[in-house]
Order: sequence, then structure tokens, then C-alpha cells
Amino acid sequence: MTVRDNSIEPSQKRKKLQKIGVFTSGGDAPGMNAAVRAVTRAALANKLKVVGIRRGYQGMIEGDFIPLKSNDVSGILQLGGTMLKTARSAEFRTPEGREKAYKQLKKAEIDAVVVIGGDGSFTGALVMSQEYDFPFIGIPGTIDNDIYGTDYTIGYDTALNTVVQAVDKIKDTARSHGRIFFVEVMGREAGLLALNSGIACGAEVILIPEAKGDHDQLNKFLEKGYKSKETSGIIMVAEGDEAGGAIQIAERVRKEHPDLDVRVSILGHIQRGGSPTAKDRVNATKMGVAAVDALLDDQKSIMIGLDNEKIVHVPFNKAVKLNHSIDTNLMDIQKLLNT
Ligand SMILES: Nc1ncnc2c1ncn2[C@@H]1O[C@H](COP(=O)(O)OP(=O)(O)OP(=O)(O)O)[C@@H](O)[C@H]1O
Ligand SMILES: O=P(O)(O)OC[C@H]1O[C@](O)(CO)[C@@H](O)[C@@H]1O
Ligand SMILES: [Mg+2]
Repeated sequence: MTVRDNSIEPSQKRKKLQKIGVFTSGGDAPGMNAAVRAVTRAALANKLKVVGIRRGYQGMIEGDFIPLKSNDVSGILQLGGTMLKTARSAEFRTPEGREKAYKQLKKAEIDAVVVIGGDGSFTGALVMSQEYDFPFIGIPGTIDNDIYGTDYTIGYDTALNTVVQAVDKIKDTARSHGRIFFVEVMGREAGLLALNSGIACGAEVILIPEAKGDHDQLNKFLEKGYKSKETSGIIMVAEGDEAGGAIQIAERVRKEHPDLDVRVSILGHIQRGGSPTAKDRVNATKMGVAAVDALLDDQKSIMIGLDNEKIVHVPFNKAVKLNHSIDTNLMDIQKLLNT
């Protein structure tokens, strides 16, 4: 980003942009703070005023706004969670809620907003921008990495490493006792975290919502293990798997193979916490600066994405409607190594 000199050639459109808002929405993700810092400092460097909107769309509806200066975003780069807090707002899903939010933005003289969140957050921004022609720019922040048009979402790399560290520990006890562990990882509708952590940990089977027929692989593994008495293993289960979560699948396996020693470990919200990895910090910083750049270029209703390390602009309607595809090659590799 080149810092713009507002005293030179101020265009009609550029003149309008004086104050921007920034907020985090949906599930928190490590690296969101790094993105807030980058947006704030890039905007300030371009002589824009910055307002932090607290608690996602709910805070927007309630006018929970705080001015952000450079010092306010000091020391947050390495912190997990989000200093602006986040929320899932049912009220914003209603036209009345969005009207209140729009009025609050107008009252605070906010000209444009950067939203850091997942597909749901971008859908909300798209709906509101269609109703009120208000400029939103999105930064993908979700541990699910389930957004079309970007290789990475902020928080995914940290969550992946958290899962890998946890499963490595579970493997120690699984092997020592000869037990089969069903490890459930987050991803209501997305199996990317389960697939990649499963590969990184050498899981025997990976069950994800995007793959049909992966339960055949589970049945084969159980039969083989049952006969050979080689009964330790890790089965990674995405919480959104078609057969239910790890508890339901383990229940069925216990009934069908009563001699196997089966345990369940649900990793839960530890996957969303912790200090962001260097990769998440760098991506968040690049995307934050790119979001301000896009606003200065009068862009709206687009998400900042990363395609092979390069910044790309993805229209919101594509980012939320198309699916982030699963790497089928990775699934084939996993099966090949576990035949
Ligand atoms: N169709 C919609 N219309 C209006 N607002 C919406 C819509 N979908 C989502 N939102 C708003 O966006 C918020 C965040 O969405 P959601 O809870 O799906 O999380 P997300 O942004 O997808 O992040 P993550 O999946 O990582 O938790 C919702 O609580 C709601 O306020
Ligand atoms: O913390 P909550 O609101 O229960 O949300 C859990 C969901 O959020 C995510 O962690 C994404 O943020 C999903 O993987 C998970 O299904
Ligand atoms: Mg989502």
C-alpha cells in the first residue's frame, strides 16, 4: 500500500470516505486482532478516522462503537480471540435489525465498514448493502476455512496446529492402551480442518461431511483391526459428518465390535483459542491493509482473498454462494497410505 496524500487531487468519491468502521463477527478466530490492527493503522496512515464496532452485528444495532487510534491496537497482534468481541446476532437477520444498524452507522457518520468473519457475516453484509447501498469489505476470519475464493481464512492455520498438537498427545495414550479414539474436530459444515489435521497426524480414517462412502473405510479398518488384534487408531471426525458426531459414531462401533476398546475425545473450543501462528498473523496483516486499499479505491461488497499468496478481490455473492472445494487428492492419499 502506498500512503495517499489527501492534499493532492482529492477525487469526488475519495472525499466522501472519511471515517470507517471495523468489526469481527461469527466465531472468533486467532489472528482477528492482527487484522483489526492492520485495518486501523492502514486507515489512520491514510488520514481516515477509525471506529471499532464491538460485538459484531449486535453491537452495530446497539451503536456500541469506540474510536480507534494507533495506541488502541498496540500489543494485540499476538493475542487470540478478538479485542472488539464478537457475536451471532439473530436480530440482524431481520429487516428491522438491519434498519437499526444502518441508522447507527449513519448517526456515527461511518462511511464504510470492514467486516472480519465467515460466510454468515458476509451474507449479512451482502443483504444490508443491497438494502441500503452501504459499502462493506470483507476479510475472511474463521477457523473453518470454508470460504470460496481464498486459499486461507484467518485462524485456520492456528486451529490446524492446535488440533495436530492435541492429537499427537492422544496418539500416545491410544497406542499405549491399544484403543481406538474418535477425535471430533470443529466444522459444522466443513471438513477441511479434519482432513488436513488427519493427514498431519496419520489418522487411520477421516470422516468429513463432503465425502460420501468414507464410512466404508471405517468399517474396513475396524474389521482388519478386530481380526489382527491391532486395535489402536485415530479416527478423525468433523462435527458435521453425515453420520453424526464422534459420540454417535463411537456408540454404533461399540455395539458392532464389543471387543474393541473405544474412546471419544471432543476437542471443542480449544481449537478457536490461542496465540495466532506467524502465518495467520502475516495473512491477517496483508488482508487488513488490502481491505483499506480496496475501500480507498471505492470498492464495495467484495472479500479480500489469498490465491497462491497473492491478494485477490472476490465478490461477496461468489464468496458466500460457492463452496470451498475439498482436496480430493488429499483424501485419495490418506486412503492409499491406510490400505
Ligand atoms: N442471511 C443472513 N442475513 C442477515 N444476517 C446474517 C445472515 N447470515 C448470517 N448473518 C449474520 O452474520 C452473523 C455471523 O454469521 P455466522 O454465525 O454464520 O458466522 P460466520 O460469519 O459464518 O463465522 P463462523 O462460521 O466462523 O462462526 C450472524 O449471527 C448474523 O447476525
Ligand atoms: O461457538 P459456537 O457458537 O457454538 O460455534 C461453533 C461453530 O463455530 C465454528 O467454530 C466456526 O467459528 C464451527 O467450526 C463450529 O461449528
Ligand atoms: Mg460460517
